[in-house]
Amino acid sequence: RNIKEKLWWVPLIPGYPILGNALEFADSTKILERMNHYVLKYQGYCYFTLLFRPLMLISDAKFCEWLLSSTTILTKSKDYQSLYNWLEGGMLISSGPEWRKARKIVTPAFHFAILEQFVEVFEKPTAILVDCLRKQLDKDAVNVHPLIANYTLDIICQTAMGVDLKVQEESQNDYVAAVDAMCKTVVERAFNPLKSFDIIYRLSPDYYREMRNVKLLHSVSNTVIQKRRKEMESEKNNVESVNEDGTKRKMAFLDLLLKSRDEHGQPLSQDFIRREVDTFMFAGHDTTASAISFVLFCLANHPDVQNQVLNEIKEVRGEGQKITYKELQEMKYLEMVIKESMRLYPSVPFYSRQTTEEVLYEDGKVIPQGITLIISAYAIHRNPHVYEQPEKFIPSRFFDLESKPFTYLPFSAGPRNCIGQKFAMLLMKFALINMLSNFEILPSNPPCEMVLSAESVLKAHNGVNIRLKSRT
Ligand code: HEM
Repeated sequence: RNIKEKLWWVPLIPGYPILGNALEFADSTKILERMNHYVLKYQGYCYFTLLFRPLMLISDAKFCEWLLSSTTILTKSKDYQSLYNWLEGGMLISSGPEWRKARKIVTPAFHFAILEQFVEVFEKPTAILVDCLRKQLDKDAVNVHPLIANYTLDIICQTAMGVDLKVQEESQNDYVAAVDAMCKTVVERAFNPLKSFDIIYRLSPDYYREMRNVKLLHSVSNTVIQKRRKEMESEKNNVESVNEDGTKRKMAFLDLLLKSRDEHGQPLSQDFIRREVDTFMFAGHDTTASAISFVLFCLANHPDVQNQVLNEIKEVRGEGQKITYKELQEMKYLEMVIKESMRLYPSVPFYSRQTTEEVLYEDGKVIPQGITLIISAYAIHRNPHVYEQPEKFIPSRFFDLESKPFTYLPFSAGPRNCIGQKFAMLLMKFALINMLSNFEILPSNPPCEMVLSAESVLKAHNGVNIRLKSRT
């Protein structure tokens, strides 16, 4: 009752005794529409309960600005804890001084001068992706998401750790299987009330499977880190760092972390580095794969937009050379296409914070301790009061969007925004230019309505189906 009294100013979504609204939010293919419905009905914010747990749902731009800009409400909600065994105190889920330290150390690794080097690293895995897609030519329907997910995992392995796991080439890889299983575990634990209780979960066979996967993931990361540490020590003696095929090795995030020093001038610990490298693996690959897949779906259904992107590619790119960082920066229309696709299909459809003490929002309006604050980027992006014809794919609306802050949040905003967003944009552009130069993207035959599913990352329950035709 205390919470109800304090939240007098927030509309309550009616629910059942004890269960609250658990049944309404149990189906991952219905969550987004429910959230959308409620934030529209209650105009920007409301709250509900899941088995006594109070959650506030937010889409109001002013409220989002207050929350995301806050330098005190920085703690992630308890849902993120299902990642703890794998990522431990990694930047995505940690809070307080631990998070602050990680964010400060890792930020320089995303400097544009570093990102510029990655463009060359993107080349080989992208050529392999194009080969994989070529095998799918002229099929009536190809679910591109799994192929793109293998591709982004290859890219993240190479840029985060500097290793080539050949995810796209080898059908069976224990590391990849473990990453996949971990991503599924996170979702199951977030949505299945039985699995979300630690005590019950720890007695289940799922827990033992998770522990086996975590052991494997940690041991691969640790081996790579140790190997690279030794190589870097030998480089000090002027030994050139080369890959197995003789090409010069590019800097990976890992190299930067190995070279970094903490505030006392000491090298970072093995555990610290492993946690951040593992965090990139989780936060970077599925999000980017989902975003690229949805852009392809939008392009398949909007041939006019696809042609405009092709024209831009012809204008910006020189004949037959490798794509450069500068050219990627110049692809402004493609950037609007990606942004518009991420408006309709934000890879992280909602994210949340937890109040660790009572906080004052506005005069007389407090938020009690222990409330989960959910920001629904999906609902914000489809608000008809903000976007005209919100369900329509119109890339040109991004010409003048700057005027409406906190109404476009695919990468979140404020101090805990996505640290990888520039990297992600660069990779998405690179991948799409290569795909569009090789293939015409068409709707599947027969055309397929996507059933969106809010897993930890936005997915299409029935796949992202398109058709590919060769341009060459
Ligand atoms: C299209 C691709 C991506 C999207 C849509 C995306 C979206 C997001 C969002 C919404 C958050 C905030 C999550 C929250 O508050 O819970 C976030 C955080 C984060 N992202 Fe991304 N992300 C993408 C790609 C990447 C990549 C490629 C990397 C790394 C290489 C990355 C690393 C991170 C990290 C480390 C955080 C935590 C930052 C912090 O808490 O300080 N992301 N991302």
